[in-house]
Amino acid sequence: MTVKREQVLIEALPYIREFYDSIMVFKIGGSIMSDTAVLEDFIQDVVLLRYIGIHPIIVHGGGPEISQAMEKFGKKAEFVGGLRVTDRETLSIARMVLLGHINAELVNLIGKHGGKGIGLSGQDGMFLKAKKKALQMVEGKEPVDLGFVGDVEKVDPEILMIMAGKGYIPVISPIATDDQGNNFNVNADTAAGAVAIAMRAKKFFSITDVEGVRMNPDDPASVISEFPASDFGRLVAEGIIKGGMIPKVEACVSVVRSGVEKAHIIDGRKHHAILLELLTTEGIGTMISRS
Ligand SMILES: Nc1ncnc2c1ncn2[C@@H]1O[C@H](COP(=O)(O)OP(=O)(O)O)[C@@H](O)[C@H]1O
Ligand SMILES: CC(=O)N[C@@H](CCC(=O)OP(=O)(O)O)C(=O)O
Repeated sequence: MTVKREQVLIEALPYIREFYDSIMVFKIGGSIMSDTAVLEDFIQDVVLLRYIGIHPIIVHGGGPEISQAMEKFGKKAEFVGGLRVTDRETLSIARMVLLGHINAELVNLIGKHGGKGIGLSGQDGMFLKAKKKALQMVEGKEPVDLGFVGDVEKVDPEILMIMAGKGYIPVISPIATDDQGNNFNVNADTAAGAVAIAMRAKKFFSITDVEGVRMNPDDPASVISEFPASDFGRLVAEGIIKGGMIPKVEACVSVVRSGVEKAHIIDGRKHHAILLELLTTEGIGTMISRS
């Protein structure tokens, strides 16, 4: 049976009412950014949400592009526990790629689709403060110094409130700062989670290149549709959640424990994934719940 267009629109009404005037944070992963069609699809969804009265905030990653740029500079990317080992030169490369390229491109696309994007990093108004991350523990090995990788200490919501209140869609690069003007490379999911908490977002989305959290990392059919935050430690210990999925789920766990209603990991390769998740009865991806 085909669903009539008016039926689809009417089905969206209760959701539009529920979400009107609320803040939502969308983290978009570098894993899906190389596909321009996917990116345009995501930006169109976000602009549409703004026009129906939701205040979207985008935090973007760019891991694969940073690694490619490092290679061009003759450097080899290295990750420990899903985080990039970041020396001074790598930090410059990350800033160049994140702020100079990806952020500008996203802001541009928002404009192209009729929205008002505004690019920011943690340096702007020093709104995202971090401190150097402690040594990273690795089982059976010496602890690793990740270099200029930051742990978020504080998010000042003022600048984001002003922008969102005026109808802008903030686009945030995960580069943070400290009081001395040192910069830190922060995992984009971690930064996005901290922003969602500070902004008291209604929802948090991490948009990536898999259908959700898989029970068997190699089997797309094994996606877990929902699990409680308390399962996180076990899923990591059992080796089910690995690599880049660790900071992603960790961010979801911290946002739901800090009062954000729902955290979702969804597949950005699926057409209009956000609209489907938000405005229809079709739940997609993995939802992490508080308990
Ligand atoms: N249990 C799991 N379920 C799904 N993906 C997983 C799991 N454990 C590890 N992964 C990996 O995490 C990746 C997503 O993290 P990442 O590559 O950092 O994406 P992004 O750039 O979108 O942040 C997936 O492509 C997959 O390879
Ligand atoms: C400390 C750390 O690992 N920072 C990340 C920041 C970008 C990011 O998180 O990008 P994705 O969302 O595409 O993974 C990095 O350098 O890759």
